[in-house]
Amino acid sequence: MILNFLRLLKILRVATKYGLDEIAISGLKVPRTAKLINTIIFWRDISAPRGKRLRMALEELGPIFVKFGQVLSTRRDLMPPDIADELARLQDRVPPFDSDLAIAQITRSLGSHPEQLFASFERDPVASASIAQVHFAVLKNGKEVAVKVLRPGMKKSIDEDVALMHVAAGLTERWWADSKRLKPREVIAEFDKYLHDELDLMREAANASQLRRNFANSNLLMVPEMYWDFCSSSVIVMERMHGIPVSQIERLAAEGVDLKKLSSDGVEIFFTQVFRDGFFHADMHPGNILVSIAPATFGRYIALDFGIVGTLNDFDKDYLSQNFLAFFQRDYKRVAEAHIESGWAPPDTRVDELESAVRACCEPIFDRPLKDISFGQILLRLFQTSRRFNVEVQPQLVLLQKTLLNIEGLGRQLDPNLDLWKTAKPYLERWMGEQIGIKGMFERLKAEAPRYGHILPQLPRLVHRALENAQRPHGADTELLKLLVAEQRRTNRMLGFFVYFAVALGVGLGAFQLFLRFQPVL
Ligand SMILES: Nc1ncnc2c1ncn2[C@@H]1O[C@H](COP(=O)(O)OP(=O)(O)OP(=O)(O)O)[C@@H](O)[C@H]1O
Repeated sequence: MILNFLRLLKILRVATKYGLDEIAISGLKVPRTAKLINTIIFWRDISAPRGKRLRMALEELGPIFVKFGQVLSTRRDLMPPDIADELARLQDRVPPFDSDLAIAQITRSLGSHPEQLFASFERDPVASASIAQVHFAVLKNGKEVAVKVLRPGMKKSIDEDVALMHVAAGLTERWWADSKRLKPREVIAEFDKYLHDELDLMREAANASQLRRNFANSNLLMVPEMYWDFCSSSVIVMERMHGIPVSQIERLAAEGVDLKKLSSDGVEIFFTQVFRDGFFHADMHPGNILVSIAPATFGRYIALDFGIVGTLNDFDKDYLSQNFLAFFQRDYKRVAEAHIESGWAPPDTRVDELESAVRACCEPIFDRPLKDISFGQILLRLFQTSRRFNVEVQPQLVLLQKTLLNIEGLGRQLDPNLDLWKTAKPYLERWMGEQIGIKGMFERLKAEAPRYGHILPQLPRLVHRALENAQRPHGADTELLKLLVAEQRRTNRMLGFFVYFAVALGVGLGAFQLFLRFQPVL
């Protein structure tokens, strides 16, 4: 309790020091005299831009706040660009934790000392971040592995800091009316969930395993295998991957990797994850991507770090493909209609108003060559516009938009002439075709077939019961039900007629045959 209080005091002290109290996200300008008074009374200099001050404050408050800033920087639909840009510069500058602590964590989680578990274990970590660090090791069967170990004591400090963030968000929302637009409580709740997901390494291992299965037959992407016997929620052991970080473009070129192909492969992998699997790696920063130069897998991407993944359902995929296709045909009316039809925008939204708002924000983007158009930017503008029309942007789509920006950035670094639209269009069209065309109907029927097998035998009984119930007059639907009963009676009569007819025909034919057989006798 006292510790919490002291931490809260520290947060307030840092916030005052960097003048966070006067960060006017709504665009409110603080008068110069007020700044001067602030400087004299609190002995602080708040002349630096607001984004920079916010970034420095978060760095001073420690790794959890740094992480918070990094996550906030991806919410460009909420944050003004100057703040988002500055927060995107936040780096995890945490020293590695003591190797003895890592060894103790492994021993506690896996039940044996690394010396017993592995043939060899590298004490010095290969990488260290705010949540976990990675050590290389070799299994007793000779396989090279990477061991990811959760930073000890993380859960407690996260819980404490996030609890304070919840309090701060509640107070901000109550006392600063304008902050409601930024949804501080919602943002903190999302961050809380995100951190707790990252704290469970088993979840990360499961994500990796799913992605590996999805790309098992692909020669575009490799995902490390998880060694489940050595995995727990605070330690995971996976296949060690070898490759060149994708950011080292000159090295890749010197090795003879085709950068143009690499660039379009990246886009293809992303759209396959989105439209085929509805399951995508959502932490695609260059540090998590390697490129293999081993002869057997030359030029293939290697993905690492599966803490954040996004999942999309058919509804999300429809939303994306419809909007992108309409966008590229500059059919803003269709974009507006799609929002209303799908229930994203409230039903009383005026199509023409939404259409003209979308046109106003997107037309400038199209005023440049296709190869320079950013899909991520389009989505972002769309989210910002639709928010004004009370459209709740779903977190998975925000995650997708952020990943799309990463993929585009990466792709254009590798090939400045990358035409994203050319690579993406077939995916969107295939998806739409599968959803709308005859093939789509057939596919869906096929998917539903096992369920029909279960329902069909029960159908006559269900219909009969429904119709019987319907005969008991209750409610306004009785007219329709009467019609159904009449229809069933008519069908019964027809069936009866056919049965009588068939029997009569059978009896008639039998009699005729008898007559033929006994005719000579007669
Ligand atoms: N399977 C692996 N094979 C080879 N190297 C690995 C493997 N897994 C992780 N690494 C190395 O460890 C680094 C950090 O791994 P990872 O990104 O999973 O950790 P993290 O704690 O989530 O880091 P960050 O938050 O900075 O992304 C990678 O950039 C890579 O250098």
